[in-house]
Amino acid sequence: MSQDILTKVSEHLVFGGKQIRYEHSSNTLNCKMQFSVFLPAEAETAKVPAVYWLSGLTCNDENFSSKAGAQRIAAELGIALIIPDTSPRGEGVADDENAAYDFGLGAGFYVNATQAPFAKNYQMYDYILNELPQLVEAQLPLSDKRAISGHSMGGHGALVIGLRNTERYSSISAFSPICNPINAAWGIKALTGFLGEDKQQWQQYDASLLLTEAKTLLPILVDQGTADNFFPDQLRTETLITAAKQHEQADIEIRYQEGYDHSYYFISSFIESHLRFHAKHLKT
Ligand SMILES: N[C@@H](CCC(=O)N[C@@H](CS)C(=O)NCC(=O)O)C(=O)O
Repeated sequence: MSQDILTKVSEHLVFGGKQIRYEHSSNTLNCKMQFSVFLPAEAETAKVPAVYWLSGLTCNDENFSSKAGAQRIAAELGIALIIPDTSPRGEGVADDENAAYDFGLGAGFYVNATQAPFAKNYQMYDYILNELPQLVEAQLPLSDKRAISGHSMGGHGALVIGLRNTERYSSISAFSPICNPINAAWGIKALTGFLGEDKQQWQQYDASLLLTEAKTLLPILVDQGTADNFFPDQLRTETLITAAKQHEQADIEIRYQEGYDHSYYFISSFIESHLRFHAKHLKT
C-alpha cells in the first residue's frame, strides 16, 4: 500500500480559497482514508500554516467542513485547515460489537490501540501526529507551522496530542473536550476496548493528568457550553481547570459559555475566536 499518493475526491471554491477532499491509503491505519483541507488564496503563492481539526463522536471530515463556518475566517487569516476522519474506515476494520456510536467506527479516540482486533487499524494517535502532517506538508503548500484543535472526543485528541508533543504545535484549543477520560463513561469504554484493563496504559491519553505533569506547555484555549448535555459527567471540565491552576505561569484559558450546548451551533459561534487565537501563535 503506497501512502504517498493523494487522490482528489472533490474541490469547491469558498471565500477565495479551496475546500478539497482527498483520499489516500494509510500505512498507519492499514486502510483507505478520506480527509478534507481548506487552502486559503495565499496558498497559491506561498506555504501557509495549518490548524488541524479533530472531530467528535459519529463525525467524519464533513461535519466540521460544512457546519462550523470556519473557512471565512481561515481565508482572512491565511491559514489552512486540515480535517481528518475520526477513525479508520472500510471493510475489514473492526467496530463495536453492537455498532455503538461511542466506540469503534467514527470513534477512534485518537489513541494507538494495543488490543485485538483493533490494533491492526486503530492507530489514530500516530496518524494525526505523524502520517497526516508528513503527507500534507510534502504534497500541499503548507509550512511546518501547526496548531491543533477539536471538539469533544476531538478536543480530547487535540489536548492529548498537543500536550505530549509541544515541539510540533504552536497552540492548542478545544470545544467541549473530554478532559478526564479515565474517569468518564465514554473514556472508560474506549480505553478498555483499545488499550485493555491496565489503567496505567490509559494515563498517557488523559488531558488532565498530562497537564498536571507537563514540563513545557503551549498556549491553550478551551470553550465549554453550560447547556451541553454531556457536561459535566462525560467531559469533566473541572478536572482540567484544577490541573491548569497548578501551572500558574501557564497560558491557559478555559471559558464557560452560558447557555451553549454540545452542537456545531456552539462551535460556529466561537470558531472565529479560536482561529484568531491560533493565528496569533502560528504567525509569531
Ligand atoms: N449520537 C450521540 C451523540 C453524538 C454527538 O453529539 N456527536 C457530536 C460530537 S461528540 C457531533 O459533533 N455530532 C455530529 C454533528 O453534530 O454534526 C447521541 O445522540 O447521544
